[in-house]
Formats: sequence, C-alpha cells, structure tokens
Amino acid sequence: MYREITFQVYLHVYFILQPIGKYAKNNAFLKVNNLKVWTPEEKSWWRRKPSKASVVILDNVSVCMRTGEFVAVIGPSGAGKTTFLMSMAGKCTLPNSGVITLNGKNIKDLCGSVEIVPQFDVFMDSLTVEEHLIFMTEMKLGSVNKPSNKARLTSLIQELKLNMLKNSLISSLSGGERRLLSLATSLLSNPQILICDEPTTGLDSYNAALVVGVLKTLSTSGKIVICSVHQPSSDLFKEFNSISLMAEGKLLFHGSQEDCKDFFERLNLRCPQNYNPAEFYIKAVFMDLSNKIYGLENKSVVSEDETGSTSQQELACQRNWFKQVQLLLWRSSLVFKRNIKGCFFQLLFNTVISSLIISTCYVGISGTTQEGVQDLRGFLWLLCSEVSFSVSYCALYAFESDLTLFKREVGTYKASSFYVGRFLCLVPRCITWPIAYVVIATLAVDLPNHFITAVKFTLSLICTAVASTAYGLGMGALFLSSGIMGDIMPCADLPLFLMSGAFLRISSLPLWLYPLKYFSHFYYGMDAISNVYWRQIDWIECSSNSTSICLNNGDSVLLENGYSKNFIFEDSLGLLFVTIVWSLLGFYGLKREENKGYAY
Ligand SMILES: Nc1ncnc2c1ncn2[C@@H]1O[C@H](COP(=O)(O)OP(=O)(O)OP(=O)(O)O)[C@@H](O)[C@H]1O
Repeated sequence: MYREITFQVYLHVYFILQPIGKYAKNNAFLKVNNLKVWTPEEKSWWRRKPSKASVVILDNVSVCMRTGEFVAVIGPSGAGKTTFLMSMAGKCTLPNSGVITLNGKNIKDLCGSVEIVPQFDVFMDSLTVEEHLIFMTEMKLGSVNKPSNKARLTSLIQELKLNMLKNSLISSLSGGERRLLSLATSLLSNPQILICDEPTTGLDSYNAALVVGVLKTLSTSGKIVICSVHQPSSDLFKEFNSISLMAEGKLLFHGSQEDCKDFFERLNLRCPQNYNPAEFYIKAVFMDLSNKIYGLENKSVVSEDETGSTSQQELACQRNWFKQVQLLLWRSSLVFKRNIKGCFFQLLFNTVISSLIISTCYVGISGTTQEGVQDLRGFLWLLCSEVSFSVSYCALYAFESDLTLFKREVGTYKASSFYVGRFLCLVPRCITWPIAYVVIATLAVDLPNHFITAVKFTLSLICTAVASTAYGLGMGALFLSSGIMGDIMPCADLPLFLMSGAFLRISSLPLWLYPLKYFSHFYYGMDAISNVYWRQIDWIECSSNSTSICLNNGDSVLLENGYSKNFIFEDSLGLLFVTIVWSLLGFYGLKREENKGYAY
C-alpha cells in the first residue's frame, strides 16, 4: 500500500515537474578536492594554554559529482554530513582548506548556482506563502512583474503544489508544506546544485515521499541534488542513484547504489535480504572494529576534466540597495498590518495611559510661581524621559526575534539595508508617540501660547525620539546574540539621563564628565523643550519674605540648569550626531552577526 502511494506520488510529481526541466541549465560538474574543516583552538584570555583544542571535523574529503546525480549522504550521527553540505554550499564558517569548484570555478565566487534547503525552516511566519515568494522573487530575480519572473514564480507555485496554500499564513503550514515552501524559495534562482539537509526528517511517510519525489525529479531535470538523510526507509533510499557514506569526518565511499553494494560485498559484508541497506551501511561503518572499511576510504579524486558551464552566476547577486530597503519595508508593513491590534495596545499602554497619569498629576501647573518652577521642571523631564525611554526600549528588541531569519537570509540582501529598513519601520512610532504624549499630557497644564508651544514640544520630542530609537536599536544590535542588552541598557541610560540637567546642574559638572553630555539624547531633548517653554516666561513671582535665591524669569531658570542659548542649532546638530553614532555602532553589531555566517 505504502509503495503504491509512493509510486503514485512519484509519478504525479514527475509529470507535473517536467516543466522545471525547461529551466535546466547546462551540465554541472562539482569537484571537492581535499576538503578539510576544523574547529578553531579556543584560548582563554588569562591563560596561555588553549582551553579547547582544535578538532578536525572533515578530513581530506574529495569527491566528484555531476548533473543527474541524486546523492544520499549517509553516516552515523556526528559524521560530518551537515558540515560537508554547508561547505559545498560555500556557507561553512569554520576554518577550512581545500577547494570546491563548480565547472572549474570556485564555489565561493559563484552566486545563485548552489542553493541550500536547511533542516529547520525559518520564515517570517505572519506572511502568506504568496507574499513570501513574491518577496524572495523580487530580492533574488528582480521585478515580479517581469514576464519571465512571473512565469517562474507561477510554475514553481503550481509544480510544488503550493497554489492551494497561496493565501495561507506560513504559521499555519504543516511541516511538509513548510519544507516545500523552503524548496520553492531555493529553486527560485534555478540553481545547478540543490543541497538539502535532512529533507525528510520530521515528515510523515507521505510527505517524505512527496519531498523525495520532487527532489528526484529535479535531479533528472539537469541538477545535482545532494541530501543528507537520517534513517531513510528502504523505499525512499532506493530513489537515490548515488551514495556518499561518511564516518568520523571521512568520506568512505561515493558512488552508485550498485557500486556501494559491491564495495561492501568485497569486504564480505552482505546486506541481508529485506534489510534496509542504508541502515546496514551505517551499522557496518559503526561496527567496523578492524577498520576494514576505513582502510578503503574513498581516495578517488578526480582528475576528470571539468566540462560544463555556468550561466547564471555572472548575473548580479543582489538588487540595488534602495530596492532592498523598499522590499524589506514592504515585508515589515505586511507584518505590521497583521499585528495592528498589538500596535494599538502598545500605543495605548505606552503613551495614552502614562500621559494621562502625568496630565492628572500636573493639573493646572504654571511656571510663573516659585513652586511652579519645580513642578514644571519635573513635568518637562517626565515628558522627555517617557518619550525617550519608551521608544528606545521598543527599539532595543527590534532585531532579536528576526536574528535567525536575518542569518538565514545572509547574502539575499545587505546588512545595511536590513538595518536601515528596520530603523525606518520605527520612524512612524517616533512621530505618533510624541504627538500622543504631548496632546494628552499638556491638556491640563497652563502653557503660554498653548497650541504653538505644544507643536514646538512635539517637534522637539519627535527629533529626540528618532535619536532615542537609534540608541535603542544600536544597543540591541551590539549585544544581539549575547542577549544581555536588557541588562546593559539601564547601565548606559544612567549617565546619559544624568546629563539631562534634571538632576544635576550641567554647568557644575567636572570637566572630565562634560563631553558625556554631547552623547546624551536626554540632554538635547530637555534642552530643546526647556528652551521652548522658559523663553516664553518673562516674569516669575518672588515672595518678599523668601530666604532662598529667587529665579525671576525663564532665562534665569535656563541659566541655572546650564542649558544652551543657541538651542535650535545645537540640539538639532547634537541629535543628528547621536543618531549617526548609535546607527554606526548598531550597524557594526549587525555586521558582526552577519560575519558569523549562515544559520543552520
Ligand atoms: N561550529 C562548530 N563548532 C564546534 N564543533 C562543531 C561545529 N559544527 C560541527 N561541529 C562538530 O562536528 C561534528 C560533525 O558535525 P555535523 O553536524 O556535521 O555532523 P552530522 O553528521 O550532520 O550529525 P547529525 O547526523 O547528528 O546531524 C560533530 O561532532 C559536531 O559537534
């Protein structure tokens, strides 16, 4: 029954996938020559001796594969299969030596010719299947409106049986459907070599047969398809026409199923009838106590000529930078639309409720009395700090949830476009939140020229919010993989908000601390809104029996706090400076994550 289903699925898939052959490119010849991969020696900074010695993961692996091969890479756990596949895809970030070429060209110099389908699928789950594929088509191939790209996308959707799922959210897909979507994403660029890491793991027999059927058809249509497989059933295993047998980082055998059988029979190791050959081979190398098999390790490299040609890899790998930013913004806007309720609640709790509390506590205050001066200072500080803190802490975690996705999409777009795209996504918040704060919080406060002053407050706070966002995003990106940004940020906040002038007089700062104020968005924000308010206060009441020093106008309040005179110029320049500094630091952090390489 199972064999019947598998056969039917295979036939079905074979015929519907024939059109993929239309896109098949010229012959491909993959050559791996003396590939060695090892882990770096780890040294602790306080000891000279290495704390962890280097370990060889792949030991002089050499092999040749050509068009039409459908290769099963098998071997015990820890044999080095994934590392081997990643190296062939040019995505291994561990130290390595040896050369991998496709038709004579180094694999690392080629673009789009080798694609990998990793074991674990990572997508932006709140997109639909169609939206995801449109995004990837636009990023990898170009405009989706171009007839050839449209045709490619439509045929892939049909051929991989995704048309029924086009409008489904990715989060609702089953494991097999996600695997097919992953496959479709990799096939968009019509690669010559498709590498799949455990494509059937976690799938039921029907879905596993479906996926293997699709892969086999791809190999017959002019590609090299290489899969690592864990415990394949006999039925699935016999679909592969080549076997690479690995153990302890060595490639023990590479060749056809028949040759593999002969290889083991020559060593008097005969697979019993009705026994799964894959299991038998893995067990045999596992139990190879006398090292018979290891002794015959595959040493057959490969002086064959490297005929074949690559055609697509000369194309530009990526869309232009502005297009990348636009596409990333488009994708984020789709996620935003699906999460609009969450954004509404964020706005409600972060701004509306807290500004209502401020407004209630400061009902009727005015800076024209000595008591009012203190209240007004507190009110302005709360306005500035609430806006700064709320937007910076929202930005702090902006990359965290997408780090794996970003590392999966390394190479699809630039880190800089991803960074700028994410920053721009946060800009609407930098506009709406200050508006909400100012409108609500100033409702009950006695402001001179209420409307104009509120507009000036809003503009100043919008600029402060942009710089605060740059600060939050920068801190988040700098400490992205360590996950300690939530612990570091309060420590960084402390000196920066002390510079705001709300808690200590800036003019009385020790000289060595003075430069710190130029990095404080709190200082620039407070300086701007304080100037807006106090410059309009010409007279402050002084009681005749007061013993303390009396501040008799707004200018003297500004002077006492140590705020600048040329505030519009200085604060705009200062906030721009802070934005640029934190953006550069954050970009450096993201680039560091990118350099760690592909997430598999
Ligand atoms: N980045 C790394 N740093 C240190 N060791 C690593 C790294 N990547 C792999 N290894 C080690 O190399 C060996 C081979 O790992 P690999 O994942 O390639 O094996 P595998 O055959 O795919 O295993 P499995 O079948 O269990 O997935 C393992 O012992 C693993 O611990």
